[in-house]
Amino acid sequence: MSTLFYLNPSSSILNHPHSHFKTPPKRPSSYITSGGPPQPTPPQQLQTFWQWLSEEKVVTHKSPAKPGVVSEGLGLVAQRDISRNEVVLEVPKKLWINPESVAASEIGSVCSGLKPWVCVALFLIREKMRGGESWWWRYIDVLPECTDSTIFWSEEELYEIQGTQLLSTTVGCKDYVQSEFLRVEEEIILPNQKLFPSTITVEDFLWAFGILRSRAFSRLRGQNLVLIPLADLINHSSSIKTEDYAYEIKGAGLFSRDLIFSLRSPVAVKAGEQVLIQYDLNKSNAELALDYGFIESGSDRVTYTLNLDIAESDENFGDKLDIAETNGMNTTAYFDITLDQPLPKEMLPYLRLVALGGTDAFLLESIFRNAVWDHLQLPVSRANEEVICQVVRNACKSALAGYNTTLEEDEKLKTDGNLSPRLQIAVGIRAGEKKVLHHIDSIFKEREQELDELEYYQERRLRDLGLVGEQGDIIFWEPK
Ligand SMILES: C[S@@+](CC[C@H](N)C(=O)[O-])C[C@H]1O[C@@H](n2cnc3c(N)ncnc32)[C@H](O)[C@@H]1O
Repeated sequence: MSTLFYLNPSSSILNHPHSHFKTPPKRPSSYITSGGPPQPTPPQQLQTFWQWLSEEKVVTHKSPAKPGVVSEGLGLVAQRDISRNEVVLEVPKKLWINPESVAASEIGSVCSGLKPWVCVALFLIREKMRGGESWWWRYIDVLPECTDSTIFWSEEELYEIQGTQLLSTTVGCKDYVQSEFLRVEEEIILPNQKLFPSTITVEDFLWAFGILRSRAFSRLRGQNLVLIPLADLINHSSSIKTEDYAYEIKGAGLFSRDLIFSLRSPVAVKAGEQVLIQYDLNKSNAELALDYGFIESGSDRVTYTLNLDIAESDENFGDKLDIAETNGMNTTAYFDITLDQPLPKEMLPYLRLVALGGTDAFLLESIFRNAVWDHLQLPVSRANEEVICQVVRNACKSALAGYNTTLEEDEKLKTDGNLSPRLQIAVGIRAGEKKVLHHIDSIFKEREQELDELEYYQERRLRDLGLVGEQGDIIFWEPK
């Protein structure tokens, strides 16, 4: 039965569903660091950065906010009271780092055709290596060496998220960065040693990837990827519930063709307080942990991604695939399930389709093709519904057995407190996933208990034909 479909700890966060977790981390005998937790930036670098921005006429002593050292590393601190929606800073295009500025740079000619993030990463690494010779050094000097994103965790730290989807995604993400690095190394870096005189390693590439993931604004990713110095010092607040109006790209003025990036404060801020925004309301805790290296405590970010497959070995594979595709899905479907929320709308129909077989297989015949998805919205047969419940519950059970700790142990660690930022993320993520798995299991457990009361396809059909009486009894005709 369990070969019909399965649930595994892979996640769709990076559109990299088959990012395999090849070597499960073992508890290392010694502490292997990957650079350790982020270190604070010395105020001197911050001072030099500010001076550079003044020279470039990006800021003045009247600017409403200024970079400062805060509990999240660096941040933007209000210099005076700032009102809601007030512009906090404006950064002209000459200071942006994006594929366009890379194209206009020394390495532009060898970067055409690269993915936006790969070419910006290469640029950033090269400028970092050029040190004081780079026009960008005062910006690069304030960039952190790492964040608390799981891509920077040591083996020992990753051991704390054993069994989680986040671990699988992290490993997949690092595999992806490595494969992009190997390609760019072979095709661009090694053949152009004059442009890239110093050795660039996969760790450098991972650093640049982490910088872009944590600092590029959500709406300015993919093809629009851009790093905006100064604006990228803005930190996230969970209490700001809107992403609206925080930033925009606009013309620099009536007589200018230039563009500027303009950042507004979504809330009123008192002098001396930090200006904060909401990074992305739609990201799960796993995505926040991977991208930025923090999580939130509310339940709306606590998710688990169910990964359902139509097995190629299924004797009805072709028909099922056709039905899935007709309804905007594929052989594999991902369903993000959020704690205490109902199941995603298309999940039960997809599960019923995947499990369809035996005497129910007639629904796969071509005469039903236009109506089958409607039929799958409701229980098809007791056998079909029972399979779904059993397989999902077994999958939840086996996923729960894959963690090193129990939910109770995680909860105790949380209440005892005093966890390092990375351990806090690890415990929060693994506890969250377990809660969602228990939540899914309880939904299907309840369903299992209702199997005798549910109405199935055949009964609905008879009722529609007027062949079921008020009490559910089947009406027979006696031929006259
Ligand atoms: C866009 S940068 C903001 C500037 C950053 N604090 C710095 O020191 O350069 C995003 C990074 O800031 C940190 N950060 C932002 N908001 C945070 C929060 N609410 N809690 C913890 N860390 C936060 C994380 O390290 C994240 O990856």
